[in-house]
Amino acid sequence: MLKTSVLHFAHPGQAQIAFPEFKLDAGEALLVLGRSGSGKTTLLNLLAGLHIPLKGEVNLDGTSLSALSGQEMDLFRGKNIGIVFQKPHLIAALNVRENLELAHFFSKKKGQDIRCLLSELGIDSKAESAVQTLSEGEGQRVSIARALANSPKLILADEPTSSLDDENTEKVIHLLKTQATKIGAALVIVTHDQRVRNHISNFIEVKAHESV
Ligand SMILES: Nc1ncnc2c1ncn2[C@@H]1O[C@H](COP(=O)(O)OP(=O)(O)OP(=O)(O)O)[C@@H](O)[C@H]1O
Repeated sequence: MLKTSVLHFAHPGQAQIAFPEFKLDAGEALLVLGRSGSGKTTLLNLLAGLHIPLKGEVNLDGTSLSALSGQEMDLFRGKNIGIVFQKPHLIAALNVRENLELAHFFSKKKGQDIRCLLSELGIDSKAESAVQTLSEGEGQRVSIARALANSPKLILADEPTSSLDDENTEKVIHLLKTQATKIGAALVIVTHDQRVRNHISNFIEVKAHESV
């Protein structure tokens, strides 16, 4: 489903970072570990097609991201990649259901049934709630629902549990894993969180010193 060769990238004025190659099947999960500043978020941005590698290639379900134009990449991302951020970036003017409907609208594809998805994530009672009224754990589950709304082939999560208590961390990891299996997506999670490491054994480590 997801395959990368060794990827190289450099931020302006910074040394090049080299990322190890890896391969993930549908439903498989991978942790990206590494010190602060080693390049974990940079790798997620490369996998999301938000950065273009200097060398190397990201291939998602047979499509090489570097072969797509900027506009094609935006469309491809909307259809095939779901991103969960550290803090839920929800639109405050819209309620929970409307935030998820917007994800469908942008992907231009018929996605998962929103009511069913909210129910699976245990937040169906919050469908009409204003997003500001959600607890942190609920907000993170809504942001996962939004990332999954289009049944993406790749789910990317950047420190999704860093602000959650143990109970919500368990729930969020369980949800990400079961949903990835259900929709046949590859799942990549950047984390420092030992609690997440206890649930997913497959990992790669990003090292700033691999700079070339
Ligand atoms: N837009 C940018 N311009 C210049 N340098 C950047 C930019 N974004 C990131 N960097 C640098 O690139 C390196 C990798 O950053 P990145 O955010 O990928 O690290 P990280 O491993 O995700 O860190 P953290 O765990 O602290 O979130 C860091 O040295 C950072 O300062």
